[in-house]
Amino acid sequence: MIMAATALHQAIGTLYSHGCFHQEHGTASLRLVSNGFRVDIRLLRSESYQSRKRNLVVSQASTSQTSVSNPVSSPSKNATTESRKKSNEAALILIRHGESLWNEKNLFTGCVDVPLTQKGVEEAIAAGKRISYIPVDVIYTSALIRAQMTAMLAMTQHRRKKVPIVMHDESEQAKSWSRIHSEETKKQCIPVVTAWQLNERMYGELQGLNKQETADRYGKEKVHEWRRSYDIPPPNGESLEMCAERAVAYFKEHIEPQFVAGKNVMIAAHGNSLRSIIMYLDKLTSQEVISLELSTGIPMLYIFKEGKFVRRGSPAGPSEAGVYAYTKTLALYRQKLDEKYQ
Ligand SMILES: O=C(O)[C@H](O)COP(=O)(O)O
Repeated sequence: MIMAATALHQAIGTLYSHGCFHQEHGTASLRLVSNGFRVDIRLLRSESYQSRKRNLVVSQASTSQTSVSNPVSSPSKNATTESRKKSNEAALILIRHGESLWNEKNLFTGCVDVPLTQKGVEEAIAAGKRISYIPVDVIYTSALIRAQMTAMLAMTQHRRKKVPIVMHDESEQAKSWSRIHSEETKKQCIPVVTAWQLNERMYGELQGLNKQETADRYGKEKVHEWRRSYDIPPPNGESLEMCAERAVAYFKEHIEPQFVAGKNVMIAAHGNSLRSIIMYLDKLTSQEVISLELSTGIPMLYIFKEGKFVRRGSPAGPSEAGVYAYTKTLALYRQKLDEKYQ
């Protein structure tokens, strides 16, 4: 217990001394391993020390070493299969899209398909820089352009320089007309899968309305309830619970098997579809998810290891290097990229 308390104090001290708070929402999260204990922290700037303690989980750290398949070298098909079999670690990057033109105007957007602002473009590029040393084998985006722009712009910054290619499986013809006829070229591509299930929650009759004017008209509390309660939907729209039903089902059915196969995944999606996925990954309760806020263009990193998702960081600092807690495998990946692309 004394060791756990020491780890706890170190962790809180590190959070404050590194200023690890999301500027916009005053939230922070961190996982530290100290003295054989793993400490998870998620807190709001306004939380008291007592409530901070409640958000802490201290558990025995695993000492096992892991490895992911190495996407830098081009191993033979058998070698790839072999290394994936051995692999028990894979990366998951989550990014909420950069600022959209309706974020800028403070309008409820939901499933309306609005592009990024110039600031959103810059946020996506900055996000790409922060994840430029983290392996990506497959990308999932929503069906909405703001998430797709974010994924593509972020990938322009990746050190590995693979080409993200949007998959067109909507019909046999679309599939066949977008076929790549070179195995060599295929190896230099990253498939981008678009799925409506990852779309923003459908905001019903609030879509296109100004958030401030809606609060003035219906009251701040009512609008907050529509925006942040777990199971109360906005008029003719989806509650977070309804959004989670489709987003998490898609994640479990289509994305989770990728980790089991040792693939590293990036998901570019939306405030509420990602909140529901994080609720699932971090096992948040419907009460806890209410205070989870995601800033635009801030990538979060998880590691899938031994069937579990472990949060490794969410950058609030100026660069990825000081923010993500690299595993040995990720550090090795980074070193190989540096050697190869110096
Ligand atoms: O759809 C929207 O308006 C935003 O992307 C998310 O809005 P919220 O923060 O009000 O849920």
